Amino acid sequence: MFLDKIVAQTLKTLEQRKQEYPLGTIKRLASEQTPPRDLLRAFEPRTQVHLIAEVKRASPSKGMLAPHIDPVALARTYEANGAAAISVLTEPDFFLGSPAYLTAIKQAVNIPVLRKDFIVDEYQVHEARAWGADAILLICAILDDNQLYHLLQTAHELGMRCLVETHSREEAQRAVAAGAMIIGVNSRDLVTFEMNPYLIRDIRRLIPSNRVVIAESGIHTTADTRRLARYDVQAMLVGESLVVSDDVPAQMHMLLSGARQSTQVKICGLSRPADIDAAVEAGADMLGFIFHEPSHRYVKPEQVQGLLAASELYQHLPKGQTRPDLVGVFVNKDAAFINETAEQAGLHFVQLHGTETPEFCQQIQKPVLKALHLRESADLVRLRDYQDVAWRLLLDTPTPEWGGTGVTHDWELARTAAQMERIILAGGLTVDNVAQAINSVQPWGVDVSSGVETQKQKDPAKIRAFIEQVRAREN
Ligand SMILES: O=C(O)c1ccccc1N[C@@H]1O[C@H](COP(=O)(O)O)[C@@H](O)[C@H]1O
Repeated sequence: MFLDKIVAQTLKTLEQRKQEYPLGTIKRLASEQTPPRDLLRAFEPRTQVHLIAEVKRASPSKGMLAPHIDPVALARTYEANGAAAISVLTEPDFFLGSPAYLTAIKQAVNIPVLRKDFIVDEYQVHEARAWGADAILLICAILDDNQLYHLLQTAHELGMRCLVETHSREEAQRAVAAGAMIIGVNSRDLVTFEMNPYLIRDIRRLIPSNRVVIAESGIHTTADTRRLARYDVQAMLVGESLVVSDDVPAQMHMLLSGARQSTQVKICGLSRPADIDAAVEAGADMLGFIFHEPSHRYVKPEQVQGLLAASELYQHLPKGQTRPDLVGVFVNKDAAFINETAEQAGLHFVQLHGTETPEFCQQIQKPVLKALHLRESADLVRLRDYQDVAWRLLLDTPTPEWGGTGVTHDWELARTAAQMERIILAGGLTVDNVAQAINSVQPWGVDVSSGVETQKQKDPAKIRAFIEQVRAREN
């Protein structure tokens, strides 16, 4: 197995270095370094996705990536274009990394520099500090609980932060229990090298909100980074897509703006496989299903998986695309029913569209999208009530039917709300007004149902045109 091989090789070369530079010498060199830069502070504000840009020449999964890069010039480019921190591979045999790169980069930039390597021994922690590292990577998969705890403590005693990398729910729980403040979720399986872009969505909720979450691997496009913004990660660690790029600043700009500036799109009220196909093909971020019986868009919870199974494109995604998240819409239902339905239908988010209280939201096991029906500025205080219990707030036009009416929201009011919270704007959006709505309100996302229908059925051409309108203003 790859990991066993690399750890064995690491231990072999480590023995040679220990002979050459005894621990005492390394500790003295470490003590002569200037104090470490704080990696944790690099991820502020925490509501924004930051970038850890990696200097990597090769990798076991991809082979040679950029063997001839100038590590220092690349690191300077990263810093100049908004990287929050730089990750430097120091592993020589499998990644063509070098301690010399780390030391030179540390001197060339003013942001935190992380040693990325296979650290299994306390000696390597001191060595990282002696080379100038501000932070180190610790990989859960190659450490038992004692080692993880001990290496974290050693790093902290030297003033360094640790990025603790996980690949499963169990590893994420171990990282949390060990006290890791910066937890990475690597979508690449270190045994098979296969990618699981959905791992971050599964693991995110296990990590308390006082910790920082970093998404790692396979981040190439604005759609990738828009997806990470949905899971509230504080940073993405990107190597390959930067080092192979012909235009590194443009690639960085694209990834950062995808995470920070692009608009999330939810297509709601889907009830036929062909409609799901249209939404997936057009690049919707979220698909909504209505569990409110009076609506003509109502679907039974047990129908959802069948609809998805019958959607050709949801099952066989167009190349490079990931599956949209699934949202269930409920109006004043029991918490037990909502939680059961969320499991049965495989939902990722729960939208509460009635008069559910903040306390009620806390009984819901999936992240909650709380719809608010604001009438006037005095109602804006209600946003604060849900701030800590809802994943996002959705503004829909107040009507007796609760939602899905096609009646346009008061954009002036919505604009003020959007300055207070990350909101999703709904209510009467159409192909013709969505660009104007986004310009005027600046919402985090938009949600549409009636506006992409013809005679009360979803219209694939309108779905496509709606999403095109949203994306066109981002380019
Ligand atoms: O769409 C419905 O039938 C519905 C029923 C009950 C609550 C919410 C509903 N839909 C939500 O309404 C907005 C879309 O509004 P519009 O049709 O685009 O004006 C969206 O949040 C849906 O989730």
